[in-house]
Amino acid sequence: MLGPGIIRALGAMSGTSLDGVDVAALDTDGERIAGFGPSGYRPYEPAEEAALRAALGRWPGDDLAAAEEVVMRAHIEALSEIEADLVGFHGQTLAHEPQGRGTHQLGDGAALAEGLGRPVVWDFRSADVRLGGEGAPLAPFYHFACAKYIAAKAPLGFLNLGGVGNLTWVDPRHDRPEAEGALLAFDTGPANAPVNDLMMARRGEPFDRDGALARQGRVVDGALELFLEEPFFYRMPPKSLDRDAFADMIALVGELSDADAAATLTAMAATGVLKAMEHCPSPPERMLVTGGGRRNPVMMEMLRAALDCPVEPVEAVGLDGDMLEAQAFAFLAVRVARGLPTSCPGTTGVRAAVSGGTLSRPSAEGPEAVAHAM
Ligand SMILES: Nc1ncnc2c1ncn2[C@@H]1O[C@H](COP(=O)(O)OP(=O)(O)OP(=O)(O)O)[C@@H](O)[C@H]1O
Ligand SMILES: CC(=O)N[C@H]1[C@@H]2OC[C@@H](O2)[C@@H](O)[C@@H]1O[C@H](C)C(=O)O
Repeated sequence: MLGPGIIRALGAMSGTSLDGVDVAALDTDGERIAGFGPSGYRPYEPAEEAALRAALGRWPGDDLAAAEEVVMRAHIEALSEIEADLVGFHGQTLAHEPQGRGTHQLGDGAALAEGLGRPVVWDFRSADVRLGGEGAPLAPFYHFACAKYIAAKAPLGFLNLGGVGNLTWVDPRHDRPEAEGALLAFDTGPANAPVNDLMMARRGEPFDRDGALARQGRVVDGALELFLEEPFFYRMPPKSLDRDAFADMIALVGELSDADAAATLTAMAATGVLKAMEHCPSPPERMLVTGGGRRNPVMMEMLRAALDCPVEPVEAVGLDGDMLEAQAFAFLAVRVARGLPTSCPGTTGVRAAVSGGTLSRPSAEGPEAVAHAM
């Protein structure tokens, strides 16, 4: 039995790496973590990944039928495996220009609610962008709950190393995540995406497993210095990136051997995080790393060499670094259903704290379904 106010929510995240859908259940009232439920992973088949890749950079109104069919099928399959009262559906980011055309996550949450027969919260990023925010990152409110869950007493960092990197500086001495000074969050720069692109272009492989190629190479300082000339690093946070914002950086390593190019791109991910530290209000006592990059020992060694604090995978504090983002969208779904904010000026630069997301209920269930689930 779930305790009063606590419900079981199921979050789904399809990340920028386009490898598959992570789903994870969380018992929460949208304020604290009461427990972790089952999780699952539904990989994209190569043809599905190709359909998604072909849709990158597209906006609503474009012909996205093939990609949307992939997103919907994969999510229905992954989400119907696990029981829950409420679903948080991120969708697949295809394009992200918060100060331009907006942000676009592919997938229809209303159709998903019908397909699953459960209430679904979705379109988490648009309201934030409409109110002047970056629309990303959104995991920080969950990172705040994680910091409370592990009983952290001093500021610490959560670093997600996905296709793109994002950092959340958390001061757990505050009561609420939207309190001024509780959170500062922003994207750090490219993380795995350029390494993956290099591996695919040069070796026909999806990623540099265990950093094996980077380990054989040498970091080329000249390329690293050119990379650091990117204006992004000198912009004040909050700030966010599109997956391919740095796609031309591959050109910076174009003349290098495969191994030197891999080592240099891996070092660029770590250097982006080092630059990010300059923006933190105070030095974090530790850096807890989530996302696939924590499995790359070369990237982790470079981070440890660059940062002044311990750098550990989130497993060091009993969290699941593969599922943290899926859990985050379960958590945020409950916050949306309760009208609690999901972003604030410190996390996305939005003008004021906002509850971003749309709640869609299956028609058969009636309007009181979510209230009942609470
Ligand atoms: N053993 C490993 N060695 C090296 N790199 C790894 C390893 N395992 C995973 N990765 C890297 O992590 C990536 C996947 O990371 P993750 O699942 O966090 O990305 P994502 O959730 O799609 O991204 P984002 O958070 O940007 O949306 C892989 O594409 C690969 O680059
Ligand atoms: C627009 C978008 O989908 N951004 C993702 C992406 O992947 C990592 C980084 O860039 C982060 O900003 C965000 O995802 C995480 C889950 C977030 O919103 O916290």
